[in-house]
Amino acid sequence: MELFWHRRDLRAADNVGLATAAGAGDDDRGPAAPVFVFDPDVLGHASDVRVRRLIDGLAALRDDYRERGSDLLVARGDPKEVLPRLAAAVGADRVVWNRDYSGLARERDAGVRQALNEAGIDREAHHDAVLHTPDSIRTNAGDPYSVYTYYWRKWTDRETDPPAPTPEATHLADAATLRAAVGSDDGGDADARADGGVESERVAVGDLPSPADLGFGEPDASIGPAGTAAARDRLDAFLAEPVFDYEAERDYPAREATSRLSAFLKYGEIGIREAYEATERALDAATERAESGSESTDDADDEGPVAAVEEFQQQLAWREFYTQVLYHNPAVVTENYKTYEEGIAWRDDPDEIAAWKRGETGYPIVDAGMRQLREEAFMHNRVRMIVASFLTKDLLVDWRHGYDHFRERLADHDTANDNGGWQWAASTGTDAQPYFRIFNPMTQGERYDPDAEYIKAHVPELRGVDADLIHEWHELSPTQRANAAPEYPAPVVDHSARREEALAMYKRARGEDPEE
Ligand SMILES: Cc1cc2nc3c(=O)[nH]c(=O)nc-3n(C[C@H](O)[C@H](O)[C@H](O)COP(=O)(O)OP(=O)(O)OC[C@H]3O[C@@H](n4cnc5c(N)ncnc54)[C@H](O)[C@@H]3O)c2cc1C
Repeated sequence: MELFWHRRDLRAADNVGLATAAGAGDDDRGPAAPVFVFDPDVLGHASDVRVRRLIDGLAALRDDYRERGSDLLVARGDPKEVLPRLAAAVGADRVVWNRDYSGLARERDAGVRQALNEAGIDREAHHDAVLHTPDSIRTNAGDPYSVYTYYWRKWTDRETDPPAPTPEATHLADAATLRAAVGSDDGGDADARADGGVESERVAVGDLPSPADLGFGEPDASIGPAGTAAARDRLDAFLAEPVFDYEAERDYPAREATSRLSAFLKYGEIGIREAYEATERALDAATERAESGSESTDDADDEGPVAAVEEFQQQLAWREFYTQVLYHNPAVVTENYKTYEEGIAWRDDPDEIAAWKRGETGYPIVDAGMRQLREEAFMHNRVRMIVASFLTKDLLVDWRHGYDHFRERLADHDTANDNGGWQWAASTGTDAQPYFRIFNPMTQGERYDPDAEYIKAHVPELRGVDADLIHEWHELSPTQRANAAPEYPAPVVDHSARREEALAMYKRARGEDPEE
């Protein structure tokens, strides 16, 4: 028997560690007993949204196991203490997991390795979360990449592994064995008192705690479906058609032209090899379309669908790029990636931060994004960039405030991607745009939401207002605003003035004279 410890890989399919523990291709291994541990340290960094999303993902995983005659062990406590005892209780001689590349996770895993060593239990960690491991793509000089474009070229040229096989039912510990091992013969919640001595830790077979049991509330946001089946449905639907227009459409938030796979990828409900293989099939289909399109139109350059699928693959590569940035620079969670000689003198006005969080800045596209976040625990990528630029370069607020807010509210919060996105927007990260480039929230709104459909969907006060007026909101007189939408606020700041202040702030941070 082997214990497989699920963390950010809530799936049975295309799971490298699980497939290995269950004995794929090796008759001397398996069966695997799957476990998830609610770790108080990890919960200390969680939020209502993410706890709900996690529990939903675990419920789907548990149901997948039940369909295979197995079940999910659910424990609570410090993994260093829980895992050795649980391994003994189920008679496992090895504990297997997939690597998590963040600094905190690596510290935790080092502790677990030591505890298992001391208990004389074997352990094994696999690469699973990314197609290409953080160490495998380096510059010719052997350094990690800090510029995405070069990283992508190497990333896309590399061979990829096929999806890992889904374990057969016979390679998983059966539910009755699990119940007997942890002293629960009714399949329900149980304080395990098994011989292995999991006494003080609560271990259940398949029974999941509620958010309240873990000290969290139900989120206000409506969170989408969870689990592998839902992830596959979403991926299939996206690759069947929308992906071929992805490049042209992805920046328009009202068009819902992106995959919305981020939370599934964050919780590992779909394997990256499986997802990538599906994009390769879409690439073949796109090539066929391009060829037949150019035959019928005499347009030999009709590569739109191919470029669109590649553009989508590039986003999957961004995810891996930021994973390797975090892996090689764990301090970026709290520190700027890029050094500013003098430090940045952020402004951090509490009232302006509060207006941004509430979606009441008087900049319609910013407010729509912040309200989408509150309602759906999600925000469109283009709008994430706009609201992040607005916070850091219009309100002159430290990106860490924005990161913390996103961390609390996003269902797809991923330390590497969230941090990468914020530091990119704040010009403190990798690939930082030159510090003098600042998003203009009005022109962004006009360009990417010309009919204000997205804005009106999230800002009810503006529903009856003409799109032209919405995009000119900052230029309207108080009377015009009062006539058009009396409930909607005036701009909290003047973008042009703040743009100048931002330029000066960054110049000072670089040790330059703002007057020059
Ligand atoms: C300030 C800021 C914060 C962000 N925080 C997060 C976060 O916490 N979690 C998160 O997954 N993404 C984050 N992103 C990246 C991006 O906005 C989301 O991944 C994307 O909007 C999710 O929607 P989708 O699944 O429809 O994306 P699609 O466009 O369909 O892309 C497919 C997948 O590629 C990955 N991806 C796409 N864009 C990026 C990117 N710029 N960086 C890294 N990976 C990317 C995601 O896994 C995504 O699901 C952030 C971006 C910014 C600017």
